[in-house]
Amino acid sequence: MSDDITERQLAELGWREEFFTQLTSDEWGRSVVARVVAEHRAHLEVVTAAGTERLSRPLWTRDDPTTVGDWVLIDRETRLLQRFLTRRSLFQRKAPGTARDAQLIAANVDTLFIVTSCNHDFNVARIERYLVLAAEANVTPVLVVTKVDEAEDPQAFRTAAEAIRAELPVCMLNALEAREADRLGRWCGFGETVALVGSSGVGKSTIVNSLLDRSIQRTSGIREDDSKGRHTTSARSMNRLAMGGWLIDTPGMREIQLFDAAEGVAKVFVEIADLARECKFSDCSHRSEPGCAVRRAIEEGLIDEGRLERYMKLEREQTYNSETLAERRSREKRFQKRVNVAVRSKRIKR
Ligand SMILES: Nc1nc2c(ncn2[C@@H]2O[C@H](COP(=O)(O)OP(=O)(O)OP(=O)(O)O)[C@@H](O)[C@H]2O)c(=O)[nH]1
Ligand SMILES: [Zn+2]
Repeated sequence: MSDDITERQLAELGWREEFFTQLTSDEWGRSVVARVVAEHRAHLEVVTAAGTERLSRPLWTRDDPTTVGDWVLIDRETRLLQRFLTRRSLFQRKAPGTARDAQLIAANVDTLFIVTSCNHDFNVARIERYLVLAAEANVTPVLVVTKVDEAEDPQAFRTAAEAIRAELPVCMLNALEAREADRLGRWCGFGETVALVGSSGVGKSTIVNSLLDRSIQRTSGIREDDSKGRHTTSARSMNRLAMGGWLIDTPGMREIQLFDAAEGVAKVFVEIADLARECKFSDCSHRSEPGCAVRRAIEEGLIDEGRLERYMKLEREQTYNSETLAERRSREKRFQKRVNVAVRSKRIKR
C-alpha cells in the first residue's frame, strides 16, 4: 500500500490548507503526514493513507507531548515520529496532583458541543464556563439542549439559551430520537472534528451513539497481543462519524476544567473585560474602589450584576488554577503573615 496521501484523503482526515505552510518541500518528500487517533503509554496510533499504524513514542514527547487529534510527521524510512504540527486548537487541563503542569486533552477540534438538558442542569454559569473553555481552546461552541421531550415548556429553555450570546448556535433536541442528531450535521460533515462536554446524564453518550458511523465502529477496536499473549482490544479516542467527520472523545474531555483561561474569560465576558481596563486601579476588585468603571456600568444598568459575579468567580478560579508553584507558595506565605498579624493583634487586645 502506498504511503502517499492524496489531498482528498488529507481533507477527509481534517487537514486544513494552513498546515501546508508549516512544511518544507523537503519534509513533504521525506515524511508521511498522519493524524493521531489514540494514545497509549508507550505508543501512538495514527491514521495515514495506508490505514492505522502504531508508532512508538519518542523520548522528546515527554517534554513536548502529542495528543489525540494532532497532525504528525513520520519518517518514510525509519517510521519514527519526527514532530507534530502547530495546532489550530488545543484543549488542556491541569494534570492531577501537580501544581501547574498541563495535560493535553485534544487537538485540532473544530466544534465543541456543549450539552445540557431542559431541566435543573441548565445553568447559565455552567454554560458560560464551557464557552470560556471553547474560547481558550480556539474552538467554535454550539449549545445542544437535550430532553425537550421531558420539558413542560421547552420554549422557555430556548429563550434562555438564545439569550446567552447572540452568535451562539442553539440546537434543542430529544436525543432519544436518533434522527434528531441529524440537526448537528452542519458541524459533523466531511473533514470536521467535534468534541462534547457536559454534566453526567445530559445525554452525551446517547448523542455519540447516534452520530458515530456504526459500520466502522464495530471494527474499530484494534486487536493487540499483550505481554501474556492474550488478545486485548483497545478503543480509539478519535472515531469516524456517520456524516463524514470525526469525534474526539478522550477520557478527560467530557469533564474538562478551566485551566489558564485568562484569554477565554476575557473573550466570553468581553464587555466586562473592556470596562475593567478603564478602572482607576489595575487590580480593581470591582467591589467598592473609587473610579471603578465596572461598578459605574452596573449602577447605570449597562451590565447585569449576576453576570459580573459569574465573571469574577471564573476569574478567581482561572487565576488560582494557572498560578505557578512559586506563586502559590508566595500567596500562602502572604496569607500566613496575615494570619500571624491577626493572631498577634488579638493577643495585644486581650
Ligand atoms: N427523555 C430523554 N431522555 C434522554 C435524552 N437524552 C438522554 N436521555 C436519557 O438520559 C440518560 C443519560 O443519558 P447519557 O447519554 O448516558 O448521558 P451522558 O451525558 O452520556 O452521561 P455520562 O455518561 O454520565 O456522562 C439515559 O437514560 C438517556 O436515555 C433526551 O433527549 N430525552
Ligand atoms: Zn473596577
